Amino acid sequence: MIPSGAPIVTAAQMRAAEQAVFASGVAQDELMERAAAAVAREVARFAMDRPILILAGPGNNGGDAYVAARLLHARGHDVNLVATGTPQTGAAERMQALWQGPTSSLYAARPRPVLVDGLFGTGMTRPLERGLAAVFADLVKQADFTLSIDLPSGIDTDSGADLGAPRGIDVTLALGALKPGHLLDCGGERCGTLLLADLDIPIDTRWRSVARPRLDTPGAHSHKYCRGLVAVIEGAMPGAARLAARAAMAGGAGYVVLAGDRPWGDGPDALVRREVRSAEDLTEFLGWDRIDAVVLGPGLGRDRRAEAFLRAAFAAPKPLILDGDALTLLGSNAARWLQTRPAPTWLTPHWGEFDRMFAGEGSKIARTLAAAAEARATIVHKGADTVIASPKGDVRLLAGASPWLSTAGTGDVLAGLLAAQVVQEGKGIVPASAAAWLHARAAQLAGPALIADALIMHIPQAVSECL
Ligand SMILES: NC(=O)C1=CN([C@@H]2O[C@H](COP(=O)(O)OP(=O)(O)OC[C@H]3O[C@@H](n4cnc5c(N)ncnc54)[C@H](OP(=O)(O)O)[C@@H]3O)[C@@H](O)[C@H]2O)[C@@H](O)CC1
Ligand SMILES: [K+]
Repeated sequence: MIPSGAPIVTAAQMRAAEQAVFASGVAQDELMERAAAAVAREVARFAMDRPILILAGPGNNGGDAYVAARLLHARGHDVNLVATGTPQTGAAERMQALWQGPTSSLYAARPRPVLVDGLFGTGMTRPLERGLAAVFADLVKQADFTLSIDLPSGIDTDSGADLGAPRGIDVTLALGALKPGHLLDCGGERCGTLLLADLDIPIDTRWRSVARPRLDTPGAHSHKYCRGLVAVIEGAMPGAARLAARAAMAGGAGYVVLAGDRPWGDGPDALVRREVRSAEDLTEFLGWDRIDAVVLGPGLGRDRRAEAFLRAAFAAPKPLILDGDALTLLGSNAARWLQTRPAPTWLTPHWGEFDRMFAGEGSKIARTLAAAAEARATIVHKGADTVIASPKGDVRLLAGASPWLSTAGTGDVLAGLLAAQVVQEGKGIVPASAAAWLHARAAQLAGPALIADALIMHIPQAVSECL
């Protein structure tokens, strides 16, 4: 579970936001008391009357831990504390001095039913030392409930990379804002349930977690064309385009046309067929002014005909959603080509497709943002963690989607859903974020061992939850 639409900042941005609060006259100890009060509240809620063990590291994450220990002890909880070293910050040192309860060293620590992890937060700079990681993992294993303060110790704040964090953490209480590490890479699977404490720190960011979209019910006088017309282009594997077309229909598009050289193929009767045999046919078809968005790529193939179709779609002044083979065909020329498009473009690559199109270094967010700016396209970089970035610098992150989505055809469904949102919701990151949410929710509703067709059946239910 992830807070919906929550702000996301890097470690450096969080530090800058905290500094601004200090500059406005709030003392560091006061902010730490605020953070620890939120920690103590959550721990008390989950601990009931069970004994608590609190791990305190050398930085301000440890400072939070000392204060939380004091507050919980004062409320009558049975608290033991483990200090892993001498406090390295003034605030942590002052908070340690105020803690009067039982304290032991790490290696003398005895497991207790409730564990609070205040070892490291946004200041982690390297992997956990091996002995510490082993003891920490063992304490988590033997606890009935573990809460991490701000981040699980052993997760990199900005990338979510594994720096030795244990498995089995039940709750992570993010302080002030989410960090990329809560959602990306290993972070997405190590945090457990993610909660967010509002510390009254003003956060200025264009990065957020994907939120449940608000969708409109068609008006009383709506008709099929005003709800948007999606054209899906068929290729070598027609099933893929059919999945995208059916997903666009289920996602609320008013009219969906499947264009290809099989004018009477399988599919629902409501799906309109249009014969398109050559790139010239396609150019003529895309000149139809009723078309609001085009999907190209699912099952397209990679032959010369596919390339010619790609050129024709590129030249048409229509919003374009590119997936699968279209992305492979673009390859390393993607950015140069995309810059020339006369209308907005959305790309939905998985990591392999993304790597073939864009170079670059850094976290998944940094790379996706750079690629979106360079290509002037909105990019839905799919995976266990999905990063959506717009050329304007907006980012939406989605984590925790069903692992059963890793099956053929689910990407085609996302492309179709995205087209349906583009024709209804408009520009940039908004339809992309809505499509990602609906896709993840449909997968949740479809349950284990889903197939792409089943995913489509659950889209209407997901849509109904957004009305
Ligand atoms: N600023 C504020 O007022 C507020 C901050 N808040 C809290 O502060 C947290 C951030 O605090 P922080 O910056 O002190 O970093 P933190 O994660 O505690 O640790 C840094 C220390 O660990 C050390 N170290 C790093 N990696 C290590 C490793 N693998 N193994 C061993 N040592 C390692 C590192 O040493 P160094 O890298 O310098 O050698 C340094 O000594 C934040 O997450 C939130 O909980 C809230 O209270 C709100 C108010
Ligand atoms: K922590």
